[in-house]
Order: sequence, then C-alpha cells, then structure tokens
Amino acid sequence: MARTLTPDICIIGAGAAGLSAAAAAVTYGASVVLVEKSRMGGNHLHHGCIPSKALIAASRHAHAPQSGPPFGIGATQPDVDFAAVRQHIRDTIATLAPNNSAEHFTAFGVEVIKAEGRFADGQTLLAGDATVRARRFVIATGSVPVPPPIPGFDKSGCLTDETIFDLPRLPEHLIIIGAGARGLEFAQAFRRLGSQVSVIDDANALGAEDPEMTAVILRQLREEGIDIREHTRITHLTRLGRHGVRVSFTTGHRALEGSHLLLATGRAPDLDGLDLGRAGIVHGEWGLKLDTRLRTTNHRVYAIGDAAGAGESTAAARTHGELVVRAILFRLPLRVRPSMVPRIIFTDPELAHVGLTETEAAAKHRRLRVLRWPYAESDRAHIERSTHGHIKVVADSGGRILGASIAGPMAGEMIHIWSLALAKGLTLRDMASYIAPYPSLGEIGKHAAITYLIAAARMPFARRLIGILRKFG
Ligand SMILES: Cc1cc2nc3c(=O)[nH]c(=O)nc-3n(C[C@H](O)[C@H](O)[C@H](O)COP(=O)(O)OP(=O)(O)OC[C@H]3O[C@@H](n4cnc5c(N)ncnc54)[C@H](O)[C@@H]3O)c2cc1C
Ligand SMILES: NC(=O)c1ccc[n+]([C@@H]2O[C@H](COP(=O)([O-])OP(=O)(O)OC[C@H]3O[C@@H](n4cnc5c(N)ncnc54)[C@H](O)[C@@H]3O)[C@@H](O)[C@H]2O)c1
Repeated sequence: MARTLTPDICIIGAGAAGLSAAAAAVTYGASVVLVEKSRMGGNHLHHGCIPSKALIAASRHAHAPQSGPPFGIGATQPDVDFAAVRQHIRDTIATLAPNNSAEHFTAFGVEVIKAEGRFADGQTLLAGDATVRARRFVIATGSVPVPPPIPGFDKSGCLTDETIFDLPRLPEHLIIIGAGARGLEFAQAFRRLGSQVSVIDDANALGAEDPEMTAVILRQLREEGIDIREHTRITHLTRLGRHGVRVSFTTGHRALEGSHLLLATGRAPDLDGLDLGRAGIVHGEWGLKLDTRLRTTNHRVYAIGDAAGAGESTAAARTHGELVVRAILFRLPLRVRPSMVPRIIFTDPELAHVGLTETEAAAKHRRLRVLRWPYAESDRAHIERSTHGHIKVVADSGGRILGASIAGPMAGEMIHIWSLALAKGLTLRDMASYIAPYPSLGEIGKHAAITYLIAAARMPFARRLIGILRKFG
C-alpha cells in the first residue's frame, strides 16, 4: 500500500556511510528513513574492507610457515584449501552482518525501506511503495568500478570487487590492472595463497603515497615474486577460454597470458538511477558538485562516503556520516578535513599514513622538520626478525606535528597515536614525553620525536645553561 513518510532525515544507501549517519541521527532523537536497494552493509561489508581483509588474514597464515626457519621452526609448504578460504570470508561477513541488518536498525527506531531510491523532485524521494518527503536527504550510495578505456575490455571477462570473492578455485595466474591499494592488497594475498600474480599500472604503483614509504612495500612484494609493471600501457585485452586473458602492450613488450583478470583501477560515485536532475542536483562524469559542507547544489541534499567522491575509505565514510548529521540537526558548520582521516594499505608490511605528506606540507610551510626512525633500531623488531621499514614524521619549525607515515609491520596499529596527536594539535615534545611500553614497535615513533629534542639539547643556549648551573655545585 502506498504511504508517505516525513522524517527529519532520509538516507539513501546503507553502507558504512549511511549506517553511521543513521546511527548518529537516531541517537540524537531524529526521525530517520534509510533506503537500501541491495544488501544492508553495502560494499564495505560484502565486497570491500571486510572480505578483502578476511582474505588477507587467510593469506598471512599461508605465508607464516615460510618465515619459521630463523626461529628454529621448519618451513613447510602451505596446504591451501581455497574453498575453505572462501568459507572463512563468508563466515566473517555472516558474523558481522547482524550489526548492519535492517532488524538491528529498526530496533533503534530507523525506518528501513528495502528498495531503490530515486528523486521525484527537490524534496521528494520515491522508494518502493513509499513517498519520502524529508527535511534533509543524504546520498550515501557508494561507488562502482570504472571500466578502463582499453580495447577488448568489455569481452575480457574481467573480475571486479563484486565477483572476485566468489571464485570457486584459486587462479593459476592472476593479472591485476591497477597497482593502487586494492590491486596490491589482492596481489599479495593471492600470491601467498599460491597464485602467480602480475600487476600492471600505467603510472607509479601506489602513486598517491610518498615514494620513500612505498619503496618499502614494493620491495617486499617483488621479493615475494609478484611481477609489478609500472608505467606500462595495455593496448588490448583478448579473452582466452572461460576466464583466461591475453594482455597486449605497446610495441617492444611481449604479451602476457593469465588465467584470470582483475580490475583495480579505481572506483567512481554510484549515482545512476537516482534521477538527480529532477532534484536540481548538478553532477558530471567526475561525480557530484559539492560545497565544503558536503551539500549538493540542492542545499537540502548532502552526499557522504564514496558517493561524495574523494578519499574512499570506511574511516572517511563513517566520519562523514557523523559530521553530516551534526551539521543537519544543529545547523553547525561542517568542516571536513580529509587529511585527518588515517589510511592504511594492508599489505605485509603495512603502509599507514595520517595528516600531510612531506610534499603536501612543503607546499604549505616554509620550514619543516622531517624526522625518521628505523624498525632496525627497535628491540622488538629484532625479537620478531621484522626489521624492514621506518617511521617518518613531518612537523613545522616549532615542532607541531603535520603528518606521520609508517611503512613496516603493524603500521596500521601504530598510526593511532599519531592520528590522536594530529587531532589534538600535539607537538614532537608531547610525543617524546610519554612512557612507551617495552618492548613494543610503537617505541619507534617516540624515538623519532626524541631526535627533535636531541637537536634542541645540542643548541648553544642549552650548553650555556648547563655550564651556569654547574657552578652552583
Ligand atoms: C576491495 C576493497 C577493499 C577495501 N578496503 C578498505 C580498507 O581496508 N579500509 C577502508 O577504510 N576502506 C576500504 N575500502 C573502501 C571502503 O569499502 C569504502 O570506502 C566504503 O565501503 C564506502 O562506504 P559507503 O557507505 O560510501 O558505500 P558502500 O559501502 O558501497 O554503500 C553504499 C550502499 O548504497 C546502496 N545504494 C546505491 N544506490 C542506491 C539507491 N539508488 N537506492 C538505495 N540504495 C542504494 C548500495 O546498494 C550500497 O549498499 C575498500 C574497498 C574495496 C573495493
Ligand atoms: N586499505 C584501504 O584503506 C583501502 C584498500 C583498498 C581500497 N581503498 C580505497 O579505495 C579506493 C580505490 O582503490 P584503488 O586501488 O582501486 O584505486 P586507486 O585510485 O588508489 O588506484 C588505481 C590504480 O590504477 C591505475 N590505473 C588506472 N587506470 C589504469 C589503466 N587503464 N591501466 C593501468 N593502470 C591503471 C592508477 O594509476 C592507480 O595506480 C582508493 O581511494 C583507496 O584508498 C582503501
């Protein structure tokens, strides 16, 4: 039966962004309608972070026996049961699904509509049998893979995030197009499970990150036998049999044949089917036109998460969700600072970053302090025999922290404290002043900060002061 709903907020899309907005809004007592056309939890739960990190966790176990000999543990070849790996991924999703479910959110007072949402006009959304006239709308529809303009791509049978986790068998030779975070995480996971893996990028691998830090990651991936080809242009894709593919390159490079092809060239906001024009919302191939408050050209409608375009990550999506609700309910100015969202690339070793990179900081500050400390100076790293990598901290000339990057084991866990430091405007002096547990990898961050104080201790003024005090006995 047709019905009309008039909530404070209508959220379109129940992924990481939409669910965090819905949870925040009902917590503040707002009335909320949440519209989801497919599965609750979105890409995040079904095709993104959760299944990919579950795959990586399995691959880590496959790799572990090979690092045993230096500890006196014999190396063994992993016996990989790929069907069981797939089941582990499905079990992980199933375990986490209840917290994302319609029942869970309905119990908190959210009206969940399982249907595709599309705008009828600037104040009305149609979803199934419901007409929703909300005070404000939030587009949280996520992103979709973008097919590259490579001849033969349409017929190449290329796998995407949506299909890779359903593979019945381990690929013999997986060719990945795109050496970004996604491409390289998949590359190492499949390599460790036993596939031959080639990754092709037409630019630098992990090109958005600091090359000094990515060098640590790329070295390890290449040592594990992953064939990473940078600045390599694909000219044609030809399907061979059911899944197989031949990848042709510009003259002078031999074609590459693989059993499977995976697309990892980036994603774009999923805006199809929303009828944005009817709501007066301007968008183009590049996505939505948004102001600094995440408002579309229709000021009743906001966009968050991957749908908003920049910095695709669950951490960004969740932050958007919470901020946008406060902006709507309290009419507060919303300030999105993308650099404050930490990002982690879950390869082994990991690459974690928060704040400005050295290049970004140099564009904003005339004088910088750049401090480094290697894992090789950490007792714990030697205990674990994992000494490759380092931390790099960028601060202004007064010691205020502007950014931190860590390439090495457990980098993703170690970036937390630097994220807090940035959020609270802490200085290197602050980061040198706490007591670090021993032996822990996190100590490398404290040591990097101490190098700043050592430079200050060597200043002539400090020496003179010590000299004067010495005279008093
Ligand atoms: C393989 C992979 C690994 C990743 N790993 C990480 C990671 O380790 N860490 C990290 O932070 N990020 C990671 N990401 C990125 C992260 O998954 C996304 O940034 C996050 O899911 C974005 O959340 P979202 O809510 O914006 O979109 P989604 O989670 O995609 O949710 C969007 C929802 O909107 C629904 N929808 C779309 N259109 C409509 C409509 N018209 N009506 C109703 N519903 C609609 C969709 O069905 C979907 O459920 C990864 C991504 C991929 C692909
Ligand atoms: N751990 C994480 O937080 C995590 C993990 C996976 C993805 N993500 C996020 O999801 C988003 C998408 O990730 P991604 O890795 O797909 O995108 P990306 O934009 O980071 O990388 C895509 C890569 O594909 C290359 N490329 C593009 N077109 C190409 C072509 N025709 N031929 C060869 N190479 C081509 C680009 O040069 C780039 O290196 C990113 O914003 C990423 O941060 C985050």
